[in-house]
Amino acid sequence: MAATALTGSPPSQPSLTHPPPPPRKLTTVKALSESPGLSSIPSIYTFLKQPYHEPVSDTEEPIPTIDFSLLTSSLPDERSKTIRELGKACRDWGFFMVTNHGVPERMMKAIIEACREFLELPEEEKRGISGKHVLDPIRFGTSFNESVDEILCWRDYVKIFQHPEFHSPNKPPSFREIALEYSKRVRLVAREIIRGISESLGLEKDYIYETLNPENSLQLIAANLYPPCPQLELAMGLPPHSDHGLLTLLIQNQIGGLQVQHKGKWVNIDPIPNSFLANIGDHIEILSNGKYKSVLHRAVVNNRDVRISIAVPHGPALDAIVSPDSKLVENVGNPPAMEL
Ligand SMILES: O=C(O)CCC(=O)C(=O)O
Ligand SMILES: [Fe+2]
Repeated sequence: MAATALTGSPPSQPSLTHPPPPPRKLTTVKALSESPGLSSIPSIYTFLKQPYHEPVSDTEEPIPTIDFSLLTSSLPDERSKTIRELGKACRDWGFFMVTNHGVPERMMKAIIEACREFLELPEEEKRGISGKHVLDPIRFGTSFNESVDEILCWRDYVKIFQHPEFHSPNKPPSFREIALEYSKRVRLVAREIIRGISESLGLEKDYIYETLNPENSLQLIAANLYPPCPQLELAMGLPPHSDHGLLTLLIQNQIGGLQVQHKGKWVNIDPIPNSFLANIGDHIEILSNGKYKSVLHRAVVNNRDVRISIAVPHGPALDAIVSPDSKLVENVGNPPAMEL
């Protein structure tokens, strides 16, 4: 089921003694969360391994922050200091905040609102624009891995390809213009961070970016809407996963819920307003020969507020072959002096 969420119990085999179960109702999690008097969640949303049974720490150690204006500074000392900080953030956390990035706050708010409007459309209005295949340019639904998941996430999502080909739903009408502008601006930020990561690994500035064919590089908008949940100890917004690709840049509507694995514990991340939360993806882990880790993260839900997050993953071209760089393979056991 790629396009729509299902509620009710999982399908059972028809038998001679029992009539077949009634067809399951198609709905969004948002609509389900607004059902009058909903006090418990359908079993198909119940995770066996529940998120709250594992330790969560509000770490005293703050998540690293990278000042984008210093990363792109024309002063060599400022830039190289920031690149060292970036390398340390990638090594120690795999996640970092990005401030002073130049993407206007109004643009960030506009894309959050456009995605909210799309995700709040009735299911019937969304149908017809979505496909089932993982490479279909616009997909929406609820689950994490549609083809195999038996448990559904407490979220509604839409994923829209932005590059190398731009796609947009036609509702709300403003979506196209906002997404086009936002994805272009975010791609520029991602390019500079990927250049910085390349240098932090001791590679040429453009090595990663150019090798992975920027003309055809992938960029998606992945928008998640997590409605309030009456049984939050049973539900999961998004189960633990690492991101594909090189770099994801995430914004949210200032409602917390993202947790990141750090030193064996889940850590709550509360992003700084008007900044991006960046994380490196699996392809950087491969390319760096494991020096930088693509870190597990997950989204938990709350019982009060709708949380919206917009993740923009950036990946190599679909036909790019990603392997550890030979310089980094040779340097195993003898890493270059990039410590702070
Ligand atoms: O909602 C969040 O904060 C996490 C989203 C995420 O990890 C993803 O879309 O890959
Ligand atoms: Fe993710």
